[in-house]
Amino acid sequence: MQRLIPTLRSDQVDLELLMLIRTVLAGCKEISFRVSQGALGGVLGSTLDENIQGEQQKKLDVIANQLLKSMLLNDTNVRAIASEEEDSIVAAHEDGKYLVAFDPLDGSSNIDINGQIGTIFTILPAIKELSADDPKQFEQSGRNQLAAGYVLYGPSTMLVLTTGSKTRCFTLDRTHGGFLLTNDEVSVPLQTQEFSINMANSRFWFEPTKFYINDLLQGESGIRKKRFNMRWNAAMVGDIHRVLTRGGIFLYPEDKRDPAKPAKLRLLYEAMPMAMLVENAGGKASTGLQDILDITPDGLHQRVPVIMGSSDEVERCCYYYTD
Ligand SMILES: O=P(O)(O)OC[C@H]1O[C@](O)(COP(=O)(O)O)[C@@H](O)[C@@H]1O
Ligand SMILES: [Mg+2]
Ligand SMILES: [Mg+2]
Repeated sequence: MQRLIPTLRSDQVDLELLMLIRTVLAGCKEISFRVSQGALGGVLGSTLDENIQGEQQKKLDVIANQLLKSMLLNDTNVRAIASEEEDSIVAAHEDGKYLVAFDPLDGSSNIDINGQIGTIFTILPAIKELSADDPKQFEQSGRNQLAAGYVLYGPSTMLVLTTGSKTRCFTLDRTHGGFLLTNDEVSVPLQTQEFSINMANSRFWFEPTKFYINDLLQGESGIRKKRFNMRWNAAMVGDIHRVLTRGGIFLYPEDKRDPAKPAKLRLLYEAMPMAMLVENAGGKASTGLQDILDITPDGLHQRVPVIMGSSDEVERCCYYYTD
């Protein structure tokens, strides 16, 4: 099985970008080890703090953020980083060519139940005209991403990565500590009979979401004339991994629960990298009204509605929002 670096070399990935991806993955391998140690490694439970977004931080949120942050700040290719767990950006090297944004630990509510969790990251080009500590550097459309990926800490640790062409899967081989290529070209089936949404929010949904999900729930006797099954991992990284593996539609739409936060998922380090992975695997990623990759973030922690997965199904779902 091919190793990660030769695979990326064959894609003519810029050497500095390749080195930076290696740095991100060095952090993820360390997180993977700590996760596998569970209670033995002292990584379970909460801190007494909240992050900038008013969410209680788990110990592992903080540990994962510190690990990635310290490794990335030491990499001279990095100009600045942005993280879910940091209020603002952190400047690194004025000459660095790249910006890195990440969700150090996605699916925090699964940490203490030994469920699926992961790290999501995106790499953007640095903007020379702006200084390294200027957060406006990160205000770039998702189409500018040079690389996007996630590492899923499941029964096995997997890397799903795109550097612009295909979306590929690698599996961490613990015997030698490297990621080995296990799927050279992920391809999301066009159609699906599986949807993924937090049904507990249904009373807060707007009409397009209510109508769409209701049509799926009618099964064989309804307008869709087929039975749909439902899965919800409570970790975007796990839900999107399933969608990439066997198809499906994943939704986290806007709702009326908290008018200050109509959408939940963050554009820069959750929706945008996942959208690139899904599109490069032949799927679609939308807010219902526009492609996620066409949005330029206007803030580091901006939230957006997310509908992504099998392209025929996502297209069909979007009609409910545009009609
Ligand atoms: O609490 P809910 O509605 O199940 O939300 C689950 C969603 O929240 C998230 O866990 C948010 O990510 P964080 O754990 O990084 O805050 C997503 O991964 C997931 O899709
Ligand atoms: Mg997250
Ligand atoms: Mg997180």
